[in-house]
Amino acid sequence: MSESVITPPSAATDMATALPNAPGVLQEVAVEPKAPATKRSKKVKKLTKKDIDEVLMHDIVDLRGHNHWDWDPKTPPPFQNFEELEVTIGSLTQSGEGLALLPDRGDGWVLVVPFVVPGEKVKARVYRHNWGYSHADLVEVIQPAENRIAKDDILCKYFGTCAGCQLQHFSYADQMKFKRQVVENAFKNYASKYFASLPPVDPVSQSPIQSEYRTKITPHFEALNPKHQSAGKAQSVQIGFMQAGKRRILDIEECPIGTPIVNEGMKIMRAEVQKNIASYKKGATMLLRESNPIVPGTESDDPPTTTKICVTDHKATITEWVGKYRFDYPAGSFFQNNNAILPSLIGYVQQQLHLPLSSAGAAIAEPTLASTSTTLNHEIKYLVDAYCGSGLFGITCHEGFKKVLGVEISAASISCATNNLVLNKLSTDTTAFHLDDADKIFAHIDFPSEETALIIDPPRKGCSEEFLDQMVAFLPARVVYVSCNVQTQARDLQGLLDRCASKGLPGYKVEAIRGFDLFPQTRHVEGVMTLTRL
Ligand SMILES: C[S@@+](CC[C@H](N)C(=O)[O-])C[C@H]1O[C@@H](n2cnc3c(N)ncnc32)[C@H](O)[C@@H]1O
Repeated sequence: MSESVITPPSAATDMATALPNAPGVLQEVAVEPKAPATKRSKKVKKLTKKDIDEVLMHDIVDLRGHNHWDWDPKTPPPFQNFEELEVTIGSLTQSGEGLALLPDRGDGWVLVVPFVVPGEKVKARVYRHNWGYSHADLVEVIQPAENRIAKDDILCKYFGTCAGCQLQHFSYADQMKFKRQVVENAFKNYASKYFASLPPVDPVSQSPIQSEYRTKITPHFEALNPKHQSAGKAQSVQIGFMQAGKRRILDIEECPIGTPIVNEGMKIMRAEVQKNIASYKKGATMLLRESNPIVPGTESDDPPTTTKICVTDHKATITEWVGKYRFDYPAGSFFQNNNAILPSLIGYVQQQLHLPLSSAGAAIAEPTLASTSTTLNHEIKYLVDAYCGSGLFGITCHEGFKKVLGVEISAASISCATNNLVLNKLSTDTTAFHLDDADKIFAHIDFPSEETALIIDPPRKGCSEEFLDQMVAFLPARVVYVSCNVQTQARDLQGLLDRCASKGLPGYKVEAIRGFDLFPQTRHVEGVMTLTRL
């Protein structure tokens, strides 16, 4: 047997390519449906280093305590096809799956098992192999952990079969502990050079509601099989979300994390698709999004009366309210999906923007959207909102700034952002949104850097090298970095601090790192990190 050494990546450049596609950091929204696969492949494939999921490998190395494998990758993985094993769950991955170490298989092979709790003894069926680890389905919980939520108390009857939620078998307090650990591990693994000097990661800010919070859901369906159709074979129509661990759609009538109005919409949409299924040549992903338009005739009331509707047309306009602010945007474009937590997320971002530059990091009260007027920091006068979308942060955080400039690459979002300025009666002389690549954001900015705060809220892949280069050339006094991918967020922190160090600049102090639970019952967490220029 040869000894293979797998070194988890630590260099920012390695992670720049590894992270966006890593299976451990899957998209928040379920993937597009693919052709149904009724059977798992029986072929045992040869493994290569390409099979390593970089994020998962950190968890595996932590569980094993080292990264040496005395295992020859040319030999097949140490299992029979679909072997069932009784294992004890040792830890959780950053994606909320369990890891079990098998010391007597393949020099410490690791099984990845979903829907389990550390300490539990479970039966698992192996189905897919990677370098040093295999994925397995959960067959049975033999000895449940004390903190496992009882079956009858689990929110959704499809939990464990549907791929949408991973943590419904955890109490909400345990979900919060898990997510705080995910944030901490991201910085430990991807900002490792600076981890010792970071402040302790704060507890995750909870969502005020843990069910019925998602204002957007995207169920899928597949067309009927034409061969079965012409043979007159009965076929059932599956309309719902992807099954856990399978490329197959699970038929779901209702999603308990969706708001009541999107579930109403789902009922109508399902009936429609079921009635007309024979006319569909291809399957599709449907959009169901909550909108809160003003009831006609009440526009001039203060406040106007709003109603709730479910929108299914990608191009239709959604109206959403965040505290006193109104946002209109196309249904198919990006907007945060948990409206209930936005006041506390925005309130926190406002507070972080206005922390005193000299003695930042003081304990802060529970943030609320309205709390800024008493805490404005007059050292910082300008705000740059990079990746501004339809203007959420630029608009809700504009108070106390002389000028606000947002930049966004989507033309549709920029025209909404500009329209949202008007809807919220903000002056276009002091707040503006420009269509541009965030990589060039500082080319057009003449704000003094020592009086400028920057909000960064990029897509999951994080900031580009070019973005970080120009940021270091400008050096904003305060940075608040919001991210739905804490691994790329931590990687970018290390990239930023490395760049400062290589130029002999004092760099930034990290004031605070905190998760926000925008996605209860799922593995996802939104990270917010505050930096002050030294
Ligand atoms: C996570 S969303 C945040 C949007 C907004 N901050 C919000 O909370 O509604 C990321 C946004 O970045 C935009 N984006 C992606 N790549 C970009 C780039 N290179 N330059 C500017 N904007 C970009 C996307 O269109 C999207 O609107």
